[in-house]
Amino acid sequence: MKIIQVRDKNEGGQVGYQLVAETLKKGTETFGLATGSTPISIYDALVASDLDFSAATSINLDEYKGLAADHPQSYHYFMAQHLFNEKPFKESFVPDGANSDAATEVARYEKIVDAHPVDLQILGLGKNGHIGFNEPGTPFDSLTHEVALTESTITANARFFDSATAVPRFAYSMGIASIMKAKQILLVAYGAAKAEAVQAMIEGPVSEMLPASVLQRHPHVTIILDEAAASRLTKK
Ligand SMILES: N[C@@H]1[C@@H](O)[C@H](O)[C@@H](COP(=O)(O)O)O[C@@H]1O
Repeated sequence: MKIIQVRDKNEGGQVGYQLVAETLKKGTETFGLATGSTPISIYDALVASDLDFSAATSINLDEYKGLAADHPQSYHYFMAQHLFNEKPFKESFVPDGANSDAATEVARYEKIVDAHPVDLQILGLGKNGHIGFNEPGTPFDSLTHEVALTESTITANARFFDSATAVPRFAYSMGIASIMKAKQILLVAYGAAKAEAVQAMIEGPVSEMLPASVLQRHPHVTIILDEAAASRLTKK
């Protein structure tokens, strides 16, 4: 794991942007993309750049079940607002939250994941160590699946909704095995609220109870942290 400590989100956005730019120049075809507040500064830097993604493919990690693509809190909508409207890709895939039939949706999406091996996967980190919507306890060999969100994640994400009761209880997420297939992974975390999960991810045992700890087993991971997120690391 290569750890890069940055001053703030802006510097993190620049570092993330550089990595995306380098891999795009090397001929990267498929980017795995994440939502949440953390990757926004990377997307802002991409939007401000002259990079051209019209020959690249994007695959998003997850989507709330029950939210259609035009719902303002859906991850489809988020991606359009923060990246795709300005930087269209050749093709972009996000799980279909409007499909209430989990069996067909997870099978459809896993086929897409399988057909488009990810070159660079961007990840945020949940306070409980989740990646995508893979909550603690998710098997490391999981593929795309339906997730029952934990109270911790519902509470953390309630800030984007009118109230916690408006947060969907279920989501579709790429699995941990799907994420680990990426050739390269960039995980980003900011703020003291992530410090405990960051410490466990990097220094703790590899455990399904802390999904991001699986990244210790991946050969090509870069982690961008600000000072607060790195504050509990014992080896600096
Ligand atoms: N499904 C997303 C994750 O992909 C994201 O990493 C996490 C952290 O979000 P934030 O970056 O806003 O802290 O939130 C959500 O649960």
